[in-house]
Amino acid sequence: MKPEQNIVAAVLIEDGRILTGRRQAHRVGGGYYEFPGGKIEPGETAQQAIKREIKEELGDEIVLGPQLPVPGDYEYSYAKIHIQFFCAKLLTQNLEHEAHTEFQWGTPAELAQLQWLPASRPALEWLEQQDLRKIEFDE
Ligand SMILES: Nc1nc2c([nH]c(=O)n2[C@H]2C[C@H](O)[C@@H](COP(=O)(O)OP(=O)(O)OP(=O)(O)O)O2)c(=O)[nH]1
Repeated sequence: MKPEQNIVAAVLIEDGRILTGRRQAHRVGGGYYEFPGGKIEPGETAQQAIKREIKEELGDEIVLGPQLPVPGDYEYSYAKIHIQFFCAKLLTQNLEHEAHTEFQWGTPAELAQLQWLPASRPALEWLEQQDLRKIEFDE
């Protein structure tokens, strides 16, 4: 039986652009582009998990916005994942490289040209249809 994993990822938005990180080579999915995030740990809400992951991986604090209304089930060779995506805004700009080799900001259409983890494609497609400047965040 494959493990089932609950994942949460942040679509960080700034001036109509979003942030992608390229996963370090030694991680599963190494070399692919993703939204920063990771596994939800037992006892955590998705919102707590994403704030923790962004602190661990980027060294940054965020505020959250809405969850993306996109499907999140995807089966990889090593696991079945369920992924949730939340819009978010950086309150700090450290962008440390704990889990990524590089970060890129761009519009969803620009970044869609990169090689993404396939479970993230529905999120990118949804984002391409939005006016990102109108998204509101909890302050
Ligand atoms: N963070 C993130 N993970 C994604 C995305 N799309 C996607 O398919 N995934 C998959 C890749 C992995 O199978 C899983 C994330 O698990 P992970 O291993 O990176 O989680 P983690 O940061 O807690 O890692 P670790 O400490 O256990 O190594 O979700 C995405 O956009 N962002």
